[in-house]
Amino acid sequence: MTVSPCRSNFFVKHKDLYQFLLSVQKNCLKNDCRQIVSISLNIDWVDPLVVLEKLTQANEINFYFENKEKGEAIAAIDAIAKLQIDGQERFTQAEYFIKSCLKNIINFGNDNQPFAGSHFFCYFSFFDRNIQTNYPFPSATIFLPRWQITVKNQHCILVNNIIINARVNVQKIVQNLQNKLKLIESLEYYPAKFDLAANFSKKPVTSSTHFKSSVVSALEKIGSSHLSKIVLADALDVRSSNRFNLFKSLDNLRQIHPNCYIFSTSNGKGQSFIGASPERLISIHSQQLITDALAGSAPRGKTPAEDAANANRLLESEKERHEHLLVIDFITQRLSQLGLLPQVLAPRLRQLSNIQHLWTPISAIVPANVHPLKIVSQLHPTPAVAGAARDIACAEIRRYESFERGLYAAPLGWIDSHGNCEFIVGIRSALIDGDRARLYAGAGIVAGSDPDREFAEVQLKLQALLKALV
Ligand SMILES: C=C(O[C@H]1C=CC=C(C(=O)O)[C@@H]1O)C(=O)O
Repeated sequence: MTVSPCRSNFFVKHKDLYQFLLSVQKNCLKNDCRQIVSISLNIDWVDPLVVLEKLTQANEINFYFENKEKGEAIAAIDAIAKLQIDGQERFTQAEYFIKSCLKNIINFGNDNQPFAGSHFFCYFSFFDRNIQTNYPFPSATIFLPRWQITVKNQHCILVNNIIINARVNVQKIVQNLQNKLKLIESLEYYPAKFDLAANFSKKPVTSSTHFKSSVVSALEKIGSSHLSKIVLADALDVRSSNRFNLFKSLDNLRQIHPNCYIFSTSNGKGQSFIGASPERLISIHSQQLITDALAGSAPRGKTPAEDAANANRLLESEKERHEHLLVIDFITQRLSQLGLLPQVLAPRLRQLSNIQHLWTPISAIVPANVHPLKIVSQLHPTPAVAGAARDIACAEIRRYESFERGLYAAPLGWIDSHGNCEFIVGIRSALIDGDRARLYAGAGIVAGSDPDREFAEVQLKLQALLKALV
């Protein structure tokens, strides 16, 4: 058992912060307004997942995001400002909400470092309205967290966002931050305890026959209409004799899928959405955008020779390349419509623990007047998760799939105050509710697809997720 010391510079800044908050409050009194203060502090290394586990309350909304390859992990806990909406205008309204919050934020502390200052956490559902009336997440959620803990290359930063108005007790706010720091400092890091083995039962939401006959029917449409690709998803219901342990599942996911984005978000009402996705929708750093065209799949081989043979077959398959090209074409078209000049980088393979994909990164410079959410709304859903032509594919998805996609295959990520952001596509994901979980994965269907193989591909993706949950 090791205890991580937390030598933050807080105690040095304590008086400065107190004076600063008092001056903000004075201003609020004078102008009859309220102000958000974003306090950033360097602290010693902690594991944001452990902080999330120990600090989050069941009735608080939270968000977790980790990319082991990039040495990044973020936990966002509780909200001081939140927008939850449905409908077609969700991206525009989200952009407006972030912009109006930002007008009201002032920073205190090391706000020039990566992941200092205010960050907004956002997640959307696949469709702009969920048909299932009791689906536990709205079609857009954007929030500014009360607490944000980030690790970037072993460097750790704590952000505390607070609201100052004429009535708040500034002394109490400073004390609360001090207590939180002490708590984080005292967290114990130990290997996950061995839980008593739970029993699980699985029940496919769609029967294999139904899934395959949907593929056959979609192939007929592809041959005769304006549809050239559709991504059909399958869902698997799992019931456990114990409640699912979100933190254990996230820990498993990051061990099993070190080169994926691990994510989770909880709605503060008992439900969480979690997964391990290989697909980045967009990342923007200092106006440099990167997006992934990711489509076309093959299993990993059991031996290096088998693996290489599978990879070669994937790279040379006309059908897989066509499926992949539709995504590249769509992304480049959409970015061009926004006035960007997309550069298609060299195609490559994205090799995960159980599956490999055709992968083409696409880059562009983002003009300062184009908000990240404009790009997200322009790109989502790409043909990697919907199909082509997109609107026809989306209407057909509603017809073929018997379950609500909800947050599956939709954008989730963060945006900072400088327009930097990272959004991924929430594929290979699960909705967890106590002792129940619904797992989701899909596959792209194009001319030449084989129903048995597409079904096997989806099961392969579901199994990788299941392994982490049970
Ligand atoms: C829609 C999913 O995967 C997409 C991403 C990569 C490869 C895909 C494919 O080869 O079918 C899918 O387009 C999913 O895993 O749920």
